[in-house]
Amino acid sequence: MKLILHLTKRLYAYTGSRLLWNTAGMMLVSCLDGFGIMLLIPLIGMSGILNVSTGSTPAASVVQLLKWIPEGLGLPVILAVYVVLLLGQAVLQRGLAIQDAAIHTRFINRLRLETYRSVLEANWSFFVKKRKSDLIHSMTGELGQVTGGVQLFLQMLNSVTFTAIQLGIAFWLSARMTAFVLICGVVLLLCSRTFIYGSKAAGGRLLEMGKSYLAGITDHFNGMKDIKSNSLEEPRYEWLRRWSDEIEAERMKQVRLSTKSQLLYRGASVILIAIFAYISVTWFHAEREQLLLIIIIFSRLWPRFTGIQSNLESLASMLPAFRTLTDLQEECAASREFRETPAALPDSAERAKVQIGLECREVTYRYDRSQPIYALKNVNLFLPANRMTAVVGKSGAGKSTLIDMLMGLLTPESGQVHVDGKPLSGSTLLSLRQAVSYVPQDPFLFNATIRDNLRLIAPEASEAELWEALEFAVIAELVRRLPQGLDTLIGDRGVRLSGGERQRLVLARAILRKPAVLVLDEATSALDTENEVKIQQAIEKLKGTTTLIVIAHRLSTIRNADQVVVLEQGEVIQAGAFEKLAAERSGKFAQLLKNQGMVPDPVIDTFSIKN
Ligand SMILES: Nc1ncnc2c1ncn2[C@@H]1O[C@H](COP(=O)(O)OP(=O)(O)OP(=O)(O)O)[C@@H](O)[C@H]1O
Repeated sequence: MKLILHLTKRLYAYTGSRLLWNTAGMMLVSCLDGFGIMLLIPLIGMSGILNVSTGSTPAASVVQLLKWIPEGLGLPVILAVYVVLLLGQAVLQRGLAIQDAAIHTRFINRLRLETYRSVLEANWSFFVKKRKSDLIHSMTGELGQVTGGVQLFLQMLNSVTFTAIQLGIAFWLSARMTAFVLICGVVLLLCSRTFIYGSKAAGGRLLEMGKSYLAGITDHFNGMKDIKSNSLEEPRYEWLRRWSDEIEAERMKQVRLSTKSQLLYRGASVILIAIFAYISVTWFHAEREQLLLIIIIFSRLWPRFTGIQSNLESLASMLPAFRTLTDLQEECAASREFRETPAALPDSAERAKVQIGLECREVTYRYDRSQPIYALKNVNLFLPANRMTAVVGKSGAGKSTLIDMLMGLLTPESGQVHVDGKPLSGSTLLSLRQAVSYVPQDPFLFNATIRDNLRLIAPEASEAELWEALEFAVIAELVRRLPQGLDTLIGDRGVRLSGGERQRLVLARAILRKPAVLVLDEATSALDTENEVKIQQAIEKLKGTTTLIVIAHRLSTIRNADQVVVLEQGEVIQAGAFEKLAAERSGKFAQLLKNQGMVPDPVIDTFSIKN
């Protein structure tokens, strides 16, 4: 019930007076419908089926109105009024259907945009913890369910309004008979609570199954190469078969529940109508014409009653999706990145210049604070501005975590990151983000043209600047050779390009921004030696104007770094110039060099690189 109230509040907040106007319109439609039914009284009277002109019943008073109509014109006048009423009702209903669609679409769009904005504004730690497929499911499956739910809700609102007005008319005709029927209706509705709770629980289970399906199938398609090359087709197929069996069982359970409730509801309705007719005649000594009208009204209302009841069940099964979406919004709000500047995304901030450097002071971080496993531990480090710092270490040593920390994507558990002596938070963080370009190992490209992908980061970039960036990343020649050049579509996530080509394109995109800080996370790992050397030479030229932070496994690529930082199990175990660290023979760096075939030079008693 709380959730339905919450849904109503949101609906009102998003669509405002439209919702009220719609309800008022529905009241009018119901009144017109009621008047249409009332007109049946004089019609029945005229046909002579019943004598309705005597007594002091409400029905008889309607017949009295006929006396005002000139002799002989009664039937045409009544029929004309009837036609006008029903036509008016049809026109109004069309308008209401359009309004309903407008309310519904506006609500879903607002909910979609609000959810997306709150997700965009969440910090990186939120994404580290969340399953990507769950977020996709929220933005697709759950939103879809809420869409259906809101449609049902509006239908139900209309049914409730219609029912209330018709009940009012029935009350006017006979309060006692209507009260009796109403009590029966309420008793039925209370009995159906078990079914409503059952539907809600079933909705929750189906939602979880939908999430697991999306997560599984996304994994399968992402890992199709592994599946094919390792002959894993059968186990994967088996997973989907098991999932299909489970969903079938769950779905059948849900259908059995809802059809059982409908069966019981309909059965009870029929019995109640029979009892009602019997009691009306024998106990209440109902006037025949009133009984006839009330039976007409209720025979039309019962389908609405059952409709409301089944709508409630369907709405209950959609509520878990609405709850998940509102929970997601709350979770995102709790993990909001820029609290000081509500609704401000980084692109509104001024760019940081980074003139002194970046610094970690006693930085410690754990991904899971309930475990004593440190991704970074007491890291003290200074990265001078406009110099190249290389971060090395074994896999899992904490290199990517350190970079995420320096870019302000992660917040230290203790300690602080500073930019030019200022703590990295609030406006400093916003302006640093503007100044950083990040090139990951597995770069992200949109399914768009090369030009669109480049302009994503620098929408104002001129044609000449685009080509300059492509030249820098040693990919201009390849783009020139493509029949459509910059307008070539590069496919989903850039799959029409090789790994190395994608890396170079993303590097060009990063350069286009003219960043103050360029972060390269294994950014040239997929390149051949020739292209890697060319890119190294280009990056070399950025020294003096750009702060470069490079993660590299291939140590030959960081020979020209001004500073090398060696990480092990989250701790900085060595830091200094390449040659100096190479000369510390018992040090970790020397060992890493040795592992890569970079051997000591006995003549000058230091390490030299043979390859
Ligand atoms: N999202 C995460 N959740 C939990 N633990 C994580 C997460 N990401 C990294 N870790 C853990 O933190 C530690 C440091 O990981 P990090 O990715 O920084 O290492 P790395 O040196 O960059 O490794 P690689 O060279 O393999 O990329 C590892 O022990 C890793 O298991």
